[in-house]
Amino acid sequence: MPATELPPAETPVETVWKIVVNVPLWGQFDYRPADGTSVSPADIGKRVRVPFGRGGHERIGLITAIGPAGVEQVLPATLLDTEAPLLPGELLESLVWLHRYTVSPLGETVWQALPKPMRDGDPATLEPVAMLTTTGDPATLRGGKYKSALESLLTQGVLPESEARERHTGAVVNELLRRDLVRLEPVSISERLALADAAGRRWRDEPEHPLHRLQLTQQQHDAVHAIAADPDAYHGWLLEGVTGSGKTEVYLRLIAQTLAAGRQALILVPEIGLTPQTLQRFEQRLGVPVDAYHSGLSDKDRAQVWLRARAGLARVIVGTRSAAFLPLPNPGLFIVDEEHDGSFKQFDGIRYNARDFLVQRGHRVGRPIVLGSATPSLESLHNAQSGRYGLLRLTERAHGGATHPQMHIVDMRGVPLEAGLSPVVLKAIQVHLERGEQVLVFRNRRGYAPVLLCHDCGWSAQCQQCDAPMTVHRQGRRLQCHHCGASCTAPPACPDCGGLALHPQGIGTERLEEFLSERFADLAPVVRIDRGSTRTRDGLQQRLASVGDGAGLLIGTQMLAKGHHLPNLTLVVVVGADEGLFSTDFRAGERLAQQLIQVAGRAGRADKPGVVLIQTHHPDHLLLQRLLAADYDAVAQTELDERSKASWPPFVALALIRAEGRHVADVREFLQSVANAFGPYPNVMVMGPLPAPMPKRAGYLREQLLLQADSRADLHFALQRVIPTVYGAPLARKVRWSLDVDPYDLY
Ligand SMILES: Nc1ncnc2c1ncn2[C@@H]1O[C@H](COP(=O)(O)OP(=O)(O)OP(=O)(O)O)[C@@H](O)[C@H]1O
Ligand SMILES: [Zn+2]
Repeated sequence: MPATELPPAETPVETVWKIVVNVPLWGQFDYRPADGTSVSPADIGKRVRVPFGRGGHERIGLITAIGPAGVEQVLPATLLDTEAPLLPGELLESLVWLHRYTVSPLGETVWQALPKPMRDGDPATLEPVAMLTTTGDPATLRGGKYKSALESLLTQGVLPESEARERHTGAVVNELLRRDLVRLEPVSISERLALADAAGRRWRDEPEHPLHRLQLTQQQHDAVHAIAADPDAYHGWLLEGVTGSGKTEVYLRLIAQTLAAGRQALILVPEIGLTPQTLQRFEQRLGVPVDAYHSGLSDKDRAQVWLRARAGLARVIVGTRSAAFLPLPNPGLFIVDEEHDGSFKQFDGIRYNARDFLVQRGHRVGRPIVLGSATPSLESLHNAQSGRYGLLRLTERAHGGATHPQMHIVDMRGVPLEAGLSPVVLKAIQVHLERGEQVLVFRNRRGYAPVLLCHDCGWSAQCQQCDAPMTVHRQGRRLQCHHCGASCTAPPACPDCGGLALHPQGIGTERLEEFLSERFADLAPVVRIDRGSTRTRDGLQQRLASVGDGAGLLIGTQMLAKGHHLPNLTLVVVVGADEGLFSTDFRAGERLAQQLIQVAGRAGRADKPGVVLIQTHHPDHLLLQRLLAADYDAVAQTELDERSKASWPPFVALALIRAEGRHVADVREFLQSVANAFGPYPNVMVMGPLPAPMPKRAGYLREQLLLQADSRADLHFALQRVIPTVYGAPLARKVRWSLDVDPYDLY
């Protein structure tokens, strides 16, 4: 045999970095250290700078594993994190789980978890911290704002500079610095950890600590006791407590115990629940700094909270959905408040459920997780019934004297209405306002009216880009599509028949505001709260504050439906509940019941009893009757039975593949090819391709494929084999598509 045909000598396969980047591609990529050093398991979780793709453009990557090279030509990469990995092991492992569960590329999954500056390759360094000097003399200070800034710094010990500037304004901080009362100097991490530990133990040692001011009720006490019994092991708890039953107080006690053990507590709250009021309550009662993590922060501030959590410095973090991705070296407790809330589910990108992800993390690290709600999701109730979660109940309102609100149905049939309100309701509003109390009119439709209709020919204003009517705004002067954002001036005459009889149809919050301010302005301030009137968290707070403690009339969407504690609110009126009664969505009943009970829960939270009036054309509807007769549990149980019979979650596993494009044929062809790929998996039922419930949106034509299986394992088995091939499929390039495992709705 000629020498050239000899098999090549066994060269050992090179061990390389397995790297992911933020691209919609399946798989990991091989790189070797540019400086010629060898790879090490300690590199996992570190970021690198890599040449990527055809142009060899530089990108940031993250090392997720090391292993034998799978390609011949391994390109060099440069380490960005030269010390500790950016992503600690537990979080990375949890993200790998999430990538498998959502069947999404690992790179995109990892990137979803990072704050923007970390995605862009910024160094993972904590900013300097403002610290008090002991030399300055507070007595020389004039002006309340300096004093209160100094006092708050004194109680907190140390405060990150950016946070000090945000809370007390840059000018105040500069002045304190100038007078040498505050010094900006780096405090070592170990010093800061020691300070946090000391603060965490204070409540146990100080009888005067704010946490001791409330005596827990027996039910609260039992709940705390059960959850705290084993702080070193995973246990899932469903805390089902009626509105105003003091769930937050239970959380606070558990968080305090977690702090005393020197551990971190992470609390997820719904998007609209994270108000300055909530944060203040946590800080005041716990007596330690509380970090907030939400989309209202600047990228830089978000990154700093993320890094503080990663360093173990942030001990209590209250955050919205994305806070589920905070690295926690020393976790002690996870809490998801209002666990049923839809905002924990991400609707684009990686469609994860933050609640379920946290349960997974609790499991991995062996720590308790508490899911709290007055109206638990059917999934969680089912888990409690099947023994996966422990169930704890708070059945009474905690505040002495507060009772459950009285619910009544107001039959609207054949009754003259003004702005959609019946005489009974208008009378009740008047009575409560005259008593100097507050009233909430709940209508989950912002704008003036949902439709603009021509009374002569029946024409109505439709969005050009969507299969949806335009919502009327500003007393009928503007039209706006709530799906794609398109907006225009309302036509002066009907575009079809030229008639002038254009009438706004139906009732939105703006129209309620117009009518109610005219009727009741002399009795009380009338304030509307919805996304149109109130864009920021602070704005919401200000508008609520503008009502004061006396008589007041609030008109609001679901922004007001939960989380707020208005002691003088005694009447809640629900307008337009009927729309939820006949929806085809499998979750509609559950959602309506949750919404009604949550909004009803705003009434009578202090000493005065609360009344709830639900206007309806269907007073005999079973769901409403059950809500009146019994509690949420009864409604939930019937809904669960129906879901079981009709094969809906949580009794089956669902996944939805959505696709949209400019041409419906492309969309259909793509989805058909995906449907065919499920052929070898008979345990997965494939429904579609079918037009989406809204077949056209923002100019795109939308179809979908619904996948259903009795067993989650079967569904995942098939998805994990089919979906990676879809990423490489040519047909996929002509459409925008996404996979949603456990879809929240089928839209
Ligand atoms: N043990 C207690 N004794 C007296 N008052 C209490 C007690 N626990 C809680 N409260 C008070 O009861 C009110 C409601 O408590 P909290 O906000 O914790 O309830 P919640 O269950 O979280 O309510 P929701 O789910 O409706 O938002 C608060 O004003 C709180 O201070
Ligand atoms: Zn539109």
